[in-house]
Amino acid sequence: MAAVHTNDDALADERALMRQAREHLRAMRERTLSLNAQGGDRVSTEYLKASLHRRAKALEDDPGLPLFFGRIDRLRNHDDVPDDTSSPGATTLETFHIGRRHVMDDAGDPVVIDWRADVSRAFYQATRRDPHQLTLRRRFGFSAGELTSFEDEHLLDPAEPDTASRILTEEIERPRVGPMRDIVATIQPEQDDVVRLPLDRSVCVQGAPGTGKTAVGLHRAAYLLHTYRSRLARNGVLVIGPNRAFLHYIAQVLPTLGEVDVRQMTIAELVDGVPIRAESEPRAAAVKGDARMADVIRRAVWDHVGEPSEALLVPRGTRTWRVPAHEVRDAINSLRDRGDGYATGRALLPQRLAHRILLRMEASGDITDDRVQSAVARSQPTKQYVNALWPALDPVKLVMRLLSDADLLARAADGVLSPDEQKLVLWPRPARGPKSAPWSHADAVLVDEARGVVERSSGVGHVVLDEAQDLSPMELRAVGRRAAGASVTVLGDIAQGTTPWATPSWPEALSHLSQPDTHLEVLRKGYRVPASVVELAARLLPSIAPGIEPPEPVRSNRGLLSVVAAGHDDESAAVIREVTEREGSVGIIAADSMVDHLAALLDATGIAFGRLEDDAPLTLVPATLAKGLEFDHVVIIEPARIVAAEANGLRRLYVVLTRAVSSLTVVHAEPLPVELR
Ligand SMILES: Nc1ncnc2c1ncn2[C@@H]1O[C@H](COP(=O)(O)OP(=O)(O)OP(=O)(O)O)[C@@H](O)[C@H]1O
Repeated sequence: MAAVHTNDDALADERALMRQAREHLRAMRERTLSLNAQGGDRVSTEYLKASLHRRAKALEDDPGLPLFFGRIDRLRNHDDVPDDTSSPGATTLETFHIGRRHVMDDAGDPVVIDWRADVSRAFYQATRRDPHQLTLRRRFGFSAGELTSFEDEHLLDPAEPDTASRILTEEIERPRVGPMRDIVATIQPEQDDVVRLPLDRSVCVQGAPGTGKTAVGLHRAAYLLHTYRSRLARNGVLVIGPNRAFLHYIAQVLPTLGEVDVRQMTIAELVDGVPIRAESEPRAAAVKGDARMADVIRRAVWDHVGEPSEALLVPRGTRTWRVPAHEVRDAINSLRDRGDGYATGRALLPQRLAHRILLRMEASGDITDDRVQSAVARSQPTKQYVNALWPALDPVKLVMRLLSDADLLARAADGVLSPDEQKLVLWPRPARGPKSAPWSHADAVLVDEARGVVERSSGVGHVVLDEAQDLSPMELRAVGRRAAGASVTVLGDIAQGTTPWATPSWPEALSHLSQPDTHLEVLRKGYRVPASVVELAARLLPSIAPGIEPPEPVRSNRGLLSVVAAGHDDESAAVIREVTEREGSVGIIAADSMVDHLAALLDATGIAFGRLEDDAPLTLVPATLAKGLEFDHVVIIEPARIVAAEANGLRRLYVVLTRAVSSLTVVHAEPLPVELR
């Protein structure tokens, strides 16, 4: 371990610098608040006010967090600096303190460098083999926002032993209480490589549980917003997570990094075009989520464009102009092939037809211009003709009809879905109207698809998609439409796919996202799960995801693992009570169907607990909501029930087993699943 210094003059100097930095940050904020938002008009004044408010918010100091967590001293070669008057070949040192945000003094000189700046990269990437010209990397230990220690590495000193960072080890082993926190002080080189990829690079990160995928995705969002602020100003970054409890858990990370403007959504919120009133039965949901449904929807939409059998006739003055049916067909085909969407094609058709009339007018010697073409396009005969041939379409009503009407569905799905699959897709009874229809989430995804065929959806600058392995092909398409022309960060673990439609491979998922050029990165080092728990969970891997490796634990202790056979509730309660006395957060995880029973048991035995989003020290968690979360101590009640509850129950158990940071206690009365015995 590198030596950790706690009490010397150097630490006093660094503390003094921290105090100064806090003063400078306060001054920066005051300057921002004193600015008078005066735009040219009311709208721009409001816009300016909002942006000043945002900036002031980003400059708020959190006394619980240190303003810098690291320092680098770097050789500066004077030959590289133009106008440098120092002697040729001379080198001096330059020092940078690295923190969550940029802080500058009154003269505008940097006091703290933002971790996302280029200069900071060396802090994360330098090694003895590739020291990035660093003579020193200093990591600070801190408590409640105050520096308590530091640890130095002299990367150019061959005599210094290459030892592990104790500050990093302590950070990884620090108890987890409450929501997720940022890892900005200890991002590891393999993680930093992903975080700092340029905006135009899409990346897919496969990583075993606890390898830092979520943390990397959030830091990447913050990095991109900082580095490409103006390019992302309009469309921003969207983070998509599996459920609200998960989003609540990660919500604190971006604000601590100074980023307050990132949208965070579940996939259900992304496709919120219809009121959800029902849940599709899993087999139906699987068909509705299948990529073939995209063909069915596309056909159903484009089926509305009729076959022109009569010519368009437009009377003007004494003459009637005519576009023959075969020319109309050509115009329609060329608009369809443009790929702009049904509504755009429909909007353009009148102009295309009018243009053909214009050509005829010119050929017969008339003097024409654009206004004549527009008048023909807007004329009643043209409008009526186009309306009949290419009608306006409401995506909600279209999907409602498709799910209600067997004949309509059969037309669109012929040769694509089998008759049995078509039966699964249809609602039990035809819907009367869009408001009362029995919409499920899977149906909402179809409406979103139809909307995408009718009108191109507006995009996002970058999408971070977490737990991506669980999305159906149709859900992936919905995300892909938002990311069209932009880049994505896809995060997931094939072994943790629990939905019936979980993705079997990343190349396949990426093809549905329409991001085939995305490159795949694998994160291997596990920062959460201790070795003893990894060894137990890894026994499931040959059955649930052959070829996928477990995480390589970096935690120095092996953690505590106990398997307790508890015949009845009193014994389970006693185990839970014992675990709650340990330091850190506790999660009791059980099959969803057991949660009410356990809540009653905890109430009856006087053990205080909370539900997800309560941020209580002891949380009762249904197995299906455990994904992405972590607790210092996890108690799993009756794993066999978790396995039995769903088709991918063993994968669910793998997710649940890998939530533990320090200890895992498995309590069972029924026999353990064979894989764990
Ligand atoms: N470089 C790091 N330094 C310190 N802690 C880290 C680092 N990387 C990850 N961690 C911590 O490890 C834990 C797991 O991280 P995270 O939840 O991002 O992993 P994950 O790969 O998304 O896991 P899962 O697949 O189980 O959801 C978190 O507590 C995170 O803060």
